Amino acid sequence: MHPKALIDHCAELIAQTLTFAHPADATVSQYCREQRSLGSRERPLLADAVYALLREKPLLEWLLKKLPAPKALPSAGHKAPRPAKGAKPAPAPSAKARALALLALRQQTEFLAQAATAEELVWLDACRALEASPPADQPAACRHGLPDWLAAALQAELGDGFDALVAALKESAPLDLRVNPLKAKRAAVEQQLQDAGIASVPTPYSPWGLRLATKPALQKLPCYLDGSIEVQDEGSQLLALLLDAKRHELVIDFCAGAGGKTLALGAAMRNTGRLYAFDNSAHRLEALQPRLQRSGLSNVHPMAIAHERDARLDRLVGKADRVLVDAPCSGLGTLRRSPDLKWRQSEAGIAELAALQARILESAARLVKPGGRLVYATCSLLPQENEAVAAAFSAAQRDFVALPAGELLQRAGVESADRLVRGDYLRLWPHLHASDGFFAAVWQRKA
Ligand SMILES: C[S@@+](CC[C@H](N)C(=O)[O-])C[C@H]1O[C@@H](n2cnc3c(N)ncnc32)[C@H](O)[C@@H]1O
Repeated sequence: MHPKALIDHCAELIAQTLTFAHPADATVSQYCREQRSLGSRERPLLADAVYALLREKPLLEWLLKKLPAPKALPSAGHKAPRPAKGAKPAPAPSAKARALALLALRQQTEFLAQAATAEELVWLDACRALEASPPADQPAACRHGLPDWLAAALQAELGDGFDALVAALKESAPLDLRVNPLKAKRAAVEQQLQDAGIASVPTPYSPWGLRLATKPALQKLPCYLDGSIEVQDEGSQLLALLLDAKRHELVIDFCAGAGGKTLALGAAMRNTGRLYAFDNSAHRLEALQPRLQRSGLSNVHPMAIAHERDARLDRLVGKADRVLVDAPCSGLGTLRRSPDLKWRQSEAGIAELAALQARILESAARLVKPGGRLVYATCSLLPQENEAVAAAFSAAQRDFVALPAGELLQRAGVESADRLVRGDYLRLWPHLHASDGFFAAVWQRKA
């Protein structure tokens, strides 16, 4: 496709993304499905434009305000892209969306030389110069790329560490794998990957993990097809290690979703006992099925529940050896992968989530038997969804005693576990641990 047509698609896709009606990855996939003239060669550029915009939105909007784009846009001497047969025509993008697309792709000079007009190229040079030497009154958001409410919350949380977090959030997340101990040993999988031309190293903390330097397609590799590996961030692996599910136990993954942690728990139980995978989304649980088949696990029982107080849970009250609550959360610990989340969340939304998290935790706790273990986890960076929920639970539930996550992880074979905790809580940060941001609190029910 000619770059002049492709930049129009970038602009239209950016306009659709900025409505924040759907997650950015879903918007990109949907757009590429609808626009059948877009092939695999065009998609990476479209995704680059969208993700650069989401990461740097305040800076790009500030540049556009300071240096308005040339007026002749968008019909600057080129024709709208012709749709493939049967495909929808690309709508004419707005001038603002086109300017944002050009700015989002400002590093891709070869592409822009063909996609942009002569006036736009001059304007882009001026934008680059302003970006390189910004005035002293440039808003701080241009540097950190966060909405003000979130920047203030993270600054309060991290103090001097805030800048390091901002730098880490601009990097792309590594690709981590969890080796399924039922099927293979980590060193053997590392060698298989090496033989397939894929370099990996053991993850620093999780004894199950391998970290890849690149992002190769894995789906056709024998070790993927036979269930020896799953894609899973090291932080998620550590949550499963914290629950420390054992053979023959009754274990509940209360918010199992597509089952990333369920699979790790089932393997830790050596495919024995009973592992219930609950979720209020039957659709998400369905995605667990093919993964279960590859994993070789037969001890997992997925069950869609209506809500956290579903009456079908009553028969399990006081029965479970271990319960994991991987709670629905803002997901702000995954901003490297999903930068749109920072624009789709709000302070009011966080307060609603915290109330839901408390309700789910309270209900799930009923299922823990005397002497059993309860883990509450999120992939949020914010104390409202983390320490505050855990502290309120501890204060209200005198039957549960908090346990130190660091010691438990060390006992589960995690090296340098003391680096992963703040007080009794697990607290993972992208800038400190190269994983997604995670929180976990652990309790034992009094015997
Ligand atoms: C953080 S995600 C779980 C991710 C999953 N554990 C994994 O490792 O892939 C949170 C899940 O909670 C589910 N959820 C939301 N509200 C719930 C409720 N009231 N009861 C049970 N699950 C709920 C969501 O559908 C979502 O799948």
